[in-house]
Amino acid sequence: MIEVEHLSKIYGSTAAITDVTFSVEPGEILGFLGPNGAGKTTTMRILAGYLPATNGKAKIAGYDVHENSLAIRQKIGYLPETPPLYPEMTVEGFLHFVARIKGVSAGDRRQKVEAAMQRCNLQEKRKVIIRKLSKGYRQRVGIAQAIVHDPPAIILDEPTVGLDPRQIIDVRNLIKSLAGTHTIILSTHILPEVSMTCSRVAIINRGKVVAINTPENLMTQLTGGSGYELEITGEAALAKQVLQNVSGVILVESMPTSYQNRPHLRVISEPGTEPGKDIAAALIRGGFDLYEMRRVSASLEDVFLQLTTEEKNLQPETDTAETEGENA
Ligand SMILES: Nc1ncnc2c1ncn2[C@@H]1O[C@H](COP(=O)(O)OP(=O)(O)OP(=O)(O)O)[C@@H](O)[C@H]1O
Repeated sequence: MIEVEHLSKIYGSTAAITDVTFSVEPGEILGFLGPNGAGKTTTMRILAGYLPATNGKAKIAGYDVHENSLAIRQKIGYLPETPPLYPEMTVEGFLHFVARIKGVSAGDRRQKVEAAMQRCNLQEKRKVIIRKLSKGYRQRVGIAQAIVHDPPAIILDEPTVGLDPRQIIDVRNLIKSLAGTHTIILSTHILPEVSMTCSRVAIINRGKVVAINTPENLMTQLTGGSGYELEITGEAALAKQVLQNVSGVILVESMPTSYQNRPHLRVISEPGTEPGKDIAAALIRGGFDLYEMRRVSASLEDVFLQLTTEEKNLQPETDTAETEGENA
């Protein structure tokens, strides 16, 4: 449904995105996850037909987003970071207006606007002037305007930014309810958002896609799904240096200090390694006291941190070689 091939965008001397390639299957929700400035908005705007790419191609529902930008606007729903709302219109009036400019026929408009309001839980607010709505309701109107013409593909740029926790849950549930019947790309810098809402995740960092997979596979492929939490005494920064040199350790991060104010660290190990004994030995040798050491499962956060701080790429999965000889 969405195919992106070798997309690049250069602003003056800044490469905002470089060689971005991915595809999204019909009915899927793909999370586009990256830190600030990673290139999410640039990619979303190119896909929505609002920004030409410097190189590469993107197609949605078979249409090239650049060559057929008018057709694309009917085939997609787009929610930019700041929803394009007319504050003096009522919710219903605005959605009728958007439906008209998106090419919905006069005969279908009432039904489409009703369906979008129902989906976004806006019926009670239909007569309210948009300016008077809370931020959460305005975001729902933003999503309603993106789906009012019932497009097969929806592009949502940071749809939950600035919402309170209750509103975030509502908007995420709304997005999830659109999966299956719509193909969705959702950009975000919030990790729980992708694990809660998306079937696959593309992690983008400094303009490049550094990993793309299901949240579960990202965790197991990259980290083997395991690590350790440590409570120690001494300088956390020094302990981190010591631990980084232990064979099998790929990431060490600081956690909030324990209630006794002792440094608390999380260590992620390479898949298939068990460096627990070496971690303990290295700490003791380094003069640190080890108060607690627990095995923990890796989280998507670990994957994200690793990919966006060290820029390690995922190796393609290999199902041969490594066990050769073991069964002999
Ligand atoms: N119009 C522009 N002119 C020059 N540089 C730009 C422009 N728009 C974006 N950039 C640069 O391109 C890079 C990617 O920006 P982009 O807005 O796509 O990132 P993002 O992942 O959406 O970030 P955020 O989460 O902060 O919105 C950044 O380095 C940014 O400074």
